[in-house]
Amino acid sequence: MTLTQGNTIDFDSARLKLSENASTVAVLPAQTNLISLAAVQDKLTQSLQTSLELDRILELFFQELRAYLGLDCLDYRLEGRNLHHRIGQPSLHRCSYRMTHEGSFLGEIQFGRKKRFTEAHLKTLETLLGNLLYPLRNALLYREAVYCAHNDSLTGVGNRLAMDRALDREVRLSIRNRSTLSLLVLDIDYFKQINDQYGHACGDDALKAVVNCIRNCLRGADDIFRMGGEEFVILLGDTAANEARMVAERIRCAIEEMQFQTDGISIPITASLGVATRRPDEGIREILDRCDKLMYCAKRAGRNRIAAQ
Ligand SMILES: Nc1nc2c(ncn2[C@@H]2O[C@H](COP(=O)(O)OP(=O)(O)OP(=O)(O)O)[C@@H](O)[C@H]2O)c(=O)[nH]1
Repeated sequence: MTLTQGNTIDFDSARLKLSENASTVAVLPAQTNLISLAAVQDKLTQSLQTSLELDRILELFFQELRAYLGLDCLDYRLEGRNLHHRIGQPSLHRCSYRMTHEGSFLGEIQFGRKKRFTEAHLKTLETLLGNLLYPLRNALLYREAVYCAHNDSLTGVGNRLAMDRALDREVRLSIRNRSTLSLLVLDIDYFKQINDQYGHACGDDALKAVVNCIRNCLRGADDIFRMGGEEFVILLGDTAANEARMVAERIRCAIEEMQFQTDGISIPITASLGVATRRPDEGIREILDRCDKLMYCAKRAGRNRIAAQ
């Protein structure tokens, strides 16, 4: 029979709260080696200071606990942030903890091992979880800070900084591997009218809808960035000119056919796109400028179209 015990650790009150159906924690048995537990805690304190990366923190924590408690698996989840890390193989006996700190939920962590957990094991585990608290919280804050630094808060796509970095990387890759690299610059047509007629909030929703629409037209590896306002850049790695034109046309059609509604009113949305494929002598700025100019060509030619070169 699989044993799963669920506990809640409220780090704020520095005590353990066991959920209703969990058994109470036993006092540490006399034979438990307190010195080695303290040594493990010291080691954890030192090693967990060495990184701010969540996966590294969990890996380091697991390595210590595996050696000390014979664990086979650590499974960490944070719903809502779409985080899930599993280290090791799932095991028959499991215990899990929901961790909170200062009112913030820090995720659920589950441990597995072949042998059942004794009360002494659980007590030790819970003591060691105390060492994970601040490194885990810092890793989550760091992750959030990195995300905010690179993503547009409205649409969730990469921002300008992320775009510059990705373009730099892709141009280098394209030179090194002699692969083709294509770029799309997309600008929504007459976007100001949507804002003016239906309000800024509706404009925001339209931007999100357009991003979803673009996403549905792309492969997972392709990147979308918001340059600012209602202008987006789409990076198509390893993509030749004719394929890039096809992708651009697919996106243009999908946006035109998108059923965007506000308060039951259907609002037609179209976009103009520039399509450029990197030439051998072109750096990041050159290809981006050329693609931007092509997008303006599409605007001047009547909008809701693509211009490629
Ligand atoms: N709702 C909303 N509007 C934005 C945002 N960023 C920029 N805008 C608006 O986007 C509009 C852009 O207008 P214009 O540059 O005149 O372009 P346009 O109306 O799309 O016209 P063309 O590009 O020439 O087809 C402006 O009204 C900006 O205020 C945003 O984050 N949310």
